[in-house]
Amino acid sequence: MSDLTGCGLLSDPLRTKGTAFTESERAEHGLRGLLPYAVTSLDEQVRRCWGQIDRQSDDLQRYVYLRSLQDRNETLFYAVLAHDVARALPLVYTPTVAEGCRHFSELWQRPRGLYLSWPHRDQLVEMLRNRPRKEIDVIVVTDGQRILGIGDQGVGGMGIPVGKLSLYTSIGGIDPARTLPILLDVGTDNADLLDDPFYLGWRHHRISDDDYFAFVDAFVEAVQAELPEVLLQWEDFATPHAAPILERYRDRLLTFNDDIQGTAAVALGALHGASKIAGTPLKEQQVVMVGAGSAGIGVMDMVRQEMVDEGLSDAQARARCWILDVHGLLTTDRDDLAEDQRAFARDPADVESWGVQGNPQLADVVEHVRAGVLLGLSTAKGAFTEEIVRTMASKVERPIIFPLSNPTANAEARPADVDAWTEGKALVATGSPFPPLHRDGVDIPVAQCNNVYVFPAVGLAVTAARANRVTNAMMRAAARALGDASPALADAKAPLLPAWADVRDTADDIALAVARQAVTDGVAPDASDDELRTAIRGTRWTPDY
Ligand SMILES: O=C([O-])CC(=O)C(=O)O
Ligand SMILES: [Mg+2]
Repeated sequence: MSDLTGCGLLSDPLRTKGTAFTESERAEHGLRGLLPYAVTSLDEQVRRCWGQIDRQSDDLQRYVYLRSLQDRNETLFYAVLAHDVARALPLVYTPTVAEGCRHFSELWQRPRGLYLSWPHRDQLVEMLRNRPRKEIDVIVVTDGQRILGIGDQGVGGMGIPVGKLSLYTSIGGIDPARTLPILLDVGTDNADLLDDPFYLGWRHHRISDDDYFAFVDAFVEAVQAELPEVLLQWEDFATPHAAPILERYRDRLLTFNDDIQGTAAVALGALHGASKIAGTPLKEQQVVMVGAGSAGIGVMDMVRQEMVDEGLSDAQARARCWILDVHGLLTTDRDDLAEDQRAFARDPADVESWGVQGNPQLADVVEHVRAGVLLGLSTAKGAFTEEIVRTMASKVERPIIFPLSNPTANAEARPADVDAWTEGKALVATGSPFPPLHRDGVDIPVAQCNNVYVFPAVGLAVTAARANRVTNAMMRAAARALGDASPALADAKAPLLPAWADVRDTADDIALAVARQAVTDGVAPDASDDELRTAIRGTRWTPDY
């Protein structure tokens, strides 16, 4: 217990127990008279809170309620989440958190985390030193420019680091006192926000790229000086900034980009489970990706690395990868490709025999390539047509089809359609939530490839193993461990990824795999599996008084 007493103790969210303070604690800490007579248990408090959640009029109100509970009593907040993860997750995280970001300034109640604004760029170290608590294991930082699928939210983007860190704690077991959400406020190009009288951010257009990268550099330098061992997670940065930032810092500090690497690891994890069920290892699959943005390339690059891990040469692996953008197949004779796209471009000679005029399109690729895996990160709604899906299903026994684009309305196909067109043979996972499939009178949930399956476990792993880098192999280890946890391996009617209710247990297995890989890669001190298991258990914080 702390040296705080009376109202100070009651209003410290990390230390208060509210009505659960016992008689003797009330006497000892000057709380007598400050609370009603009854002493309640944590369990009773949790049930009371769920009653209050039920009484709210809609999910945004439930989000607001939970956020204010978090600011009032963190132990109780996390006990409430643990009581019903499946119900709580969509309220504190995707999709409701999107509304929380959109209405951030109107809904403002209390500060949390750090707001580092461009006009204060000369005081970055001072601001970091003002952090509420000194010892930090995980920072999640955003600049609010590409929030989920809802674009530039300026300072409202802070909802995302807050939400992600709630999951670092509830799923990954990171002590909430050792987490720090950060918002880099470099302006906003969202006209509605610039006009909003309540807008709480720096009311200014986003700064130039030169100023921006210099600011990010100064921020990283300040973090390295103040918190040299912290895990720094980049979240919801716009595509032109996300990959360059990751490349610039990944070899210099303990860092990763959740949208690029986390999402790719989850897609690869689902692919792992699916390949096992299909009975064809990834290295024997032809993999087609529709979408050549940083997310699509990120997933394909992880697939390529995995094929190499499975024994292929780099060239053999690339020969199994087919990426298409709006213009069709990426080929080396195109002059509109970025460097990371060019690395996957096919030699026109590979497709000459198809006799296609112009760039081959998706229908041509599935016609001429025995594609076992079709992935979509294109936001091209309906791109996986009935004809394309049926062609695939005519060539392989168990086609693996993942329409991963967000939000739901942008998906390349609806799981129910893919299921019907393939007579239930397709192995399906999506990016956004979809209703369950109905098969033989049974409801089968559709696996949703959200990075929440991986980032909390990565945080737990690097904290427990004291890793100093996040390597690509660690992210692939996370994917494999997630794939091994696929419920569909044991039950053909089960989804490809674990249920939300089981995601906390899965995180322990993923964390062990990631920690082991960190040791193998020489980025964490040597430790046996038993030692790593003990460290993971010891790192886990659980909500209890
Ligand atoms: O937050 C989520 O649900 C997934 C994610 O990172 C994003 O869409 O940017
Ligand atoms: Mg994100």
